[in-house]
Amino acid sequence: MEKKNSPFSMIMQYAGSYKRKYVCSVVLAVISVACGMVPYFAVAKMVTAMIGHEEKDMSFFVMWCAAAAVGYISKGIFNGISTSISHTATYLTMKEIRQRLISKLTKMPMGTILGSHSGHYKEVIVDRVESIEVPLAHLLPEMTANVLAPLLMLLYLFTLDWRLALISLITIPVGMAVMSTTMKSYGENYGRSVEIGGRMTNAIVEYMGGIEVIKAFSRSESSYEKYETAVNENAAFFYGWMKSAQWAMSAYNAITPSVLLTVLPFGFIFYASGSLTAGAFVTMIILSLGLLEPLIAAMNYTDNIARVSTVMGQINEVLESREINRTGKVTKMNGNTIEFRNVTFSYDNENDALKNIDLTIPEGKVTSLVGHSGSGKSTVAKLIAGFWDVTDGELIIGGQNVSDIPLEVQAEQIAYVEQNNFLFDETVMENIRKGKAGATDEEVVAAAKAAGCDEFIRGLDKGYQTVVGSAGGHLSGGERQRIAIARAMLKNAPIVILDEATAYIDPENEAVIQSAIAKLVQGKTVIVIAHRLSTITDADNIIVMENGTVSAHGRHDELLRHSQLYRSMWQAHTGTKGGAAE
Ligand SMILES: Nc1ncnc2c1ncn2[C@@H]1O[C@H](COP(=O)(O)OP(=O)(O)OP(=O)(O)O)[C@@H](O)[C@H]1O
Repeated sequence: MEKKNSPFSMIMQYAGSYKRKYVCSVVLAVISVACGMVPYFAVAKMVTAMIGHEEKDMSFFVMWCAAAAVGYISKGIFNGISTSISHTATYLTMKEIRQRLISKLTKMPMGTILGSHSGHYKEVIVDRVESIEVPLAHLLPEMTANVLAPLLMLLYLFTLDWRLALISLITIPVGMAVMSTTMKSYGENYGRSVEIGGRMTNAIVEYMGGIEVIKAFSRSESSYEKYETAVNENAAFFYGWMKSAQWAMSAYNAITPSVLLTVLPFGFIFYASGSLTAGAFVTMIILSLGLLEPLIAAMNYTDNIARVSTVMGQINEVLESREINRTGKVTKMNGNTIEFRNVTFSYDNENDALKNIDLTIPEGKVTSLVGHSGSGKSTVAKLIAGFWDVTDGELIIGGQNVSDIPLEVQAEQIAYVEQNNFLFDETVMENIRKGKAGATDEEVVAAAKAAGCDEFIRGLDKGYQTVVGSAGGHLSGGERQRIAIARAMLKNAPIVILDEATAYIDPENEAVIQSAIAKLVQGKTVIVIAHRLSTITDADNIIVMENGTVSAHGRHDELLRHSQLYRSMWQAHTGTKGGAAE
């Protein structure tokens, strides 16, 4: 059976070099709690001296008063330093976890990421990691200290009177027995709260993401309803959970600290029977009062352990998920010819999106992929771009099997211009620079000029320094497309994949975009996913896809003669009948 790691051993894997900080913080926290007990000892000493009518001069009392004061002050100072160190270690550990999660996302197949709800990874990386801040920063030092220090005090109590020391602890098991009734289901309830909270996040992410559609189709009410339902579900769950746990928590909080309920009567019996001195009795009363407070504080952290455990489970699920499978043996490719050898690919392990495909995309030529919607064109392009591993068969780029090419080497070879290219909420300059890290401003402007967007960029409020808004929302579709082409131009990768835009086809934009694309693809190995056949009649090679297979390939005029499917698509496109196309 697989060994299940404790939440803390999981965290320590990420804490790495910050472990020493945690150790240091725990040690200081123990000292802090120990200092906090000094005032109790001081009071016990002084009261015992007074009751016992011991001959003590003023200096005795001054000394114990001073010790109590030093105890209080030191407690504060050590606690402050301990908390500060544990917070530093925690933030560094959280940074480490987040960095690993982000870097993991780049190694996972796109299918895994796209197949999840858009809020899922944001939730794990931002919210879940955030939620371990408090447990992590406080739990380790404070829980250890709050358990260790009272144990030491307990030892001392046992040396005074073992019977009363034992009795002083009775309320703990009673309180815990009451509490355990709700703690049993804590892990499960917390897991459910995470699940319901996740649904609420997804509902709001979807609501905000689809706000345009919602408004355009006057669906505000029904969409809001979905969000409202998720919020209500969340509120109802927490209300129910807290309500069911409330009585046990209140009883626990009332019973556990009531140490005098047992110490006073039993202590008196022992005192009356002569087996306990008045001094020891008073000392026991005072010290037992200081004994339970830290223990109760420690127990209050137990719910945090379940929380950390759930969160670490989610984090590990992402970190241990399947990566794109690369041996990374190859560092250099021989040219850019792309070959699919008997490739089969399935998104869901049930239906094959590509079935036993054999095709060659020659270097330095323009190859177009055509076919009806769902025939597999984008899947071919995305396999070339390394978004997924092939399920079966071999994909060869530059004479090398992609499974041997490191993902970043493959990514360097390819510029992918999609229909909806994502623009970051940064300046136009930075958005284009994403094509080539470290490119100078001059290089960026040159790429923009070549892509035909220099003029409109200079016409923007702040020219190249204009921030384009989240996902490029402040720009028109055609403008976003041209910026994406400029980005690809700057990258200057030898393989260019173009998912031809179906939108933005107003003649003016179309002409600019076509001339920008012509410059982008010069001398490159080009794969065009063509939606309008008129744009690809000059292509060197056209591949006709049908239901995940290659139905035919050749030049435009050859296909018109030999491929029934291509001919009918061409007729549909030009609106002609009887094959008299062109
Ligand atoms: N992320 C995905 N998860 C599951 N199935 C998918 C996914 N993407 C595509 N498919 C399925 O794979 C098949 C091929 O899709 P693909 O997107 O490659 O077709 P296409 O020819 O590019 O279509 P279109 O012209 O409409 O973009 C389709 O049946 C589609 O439903």
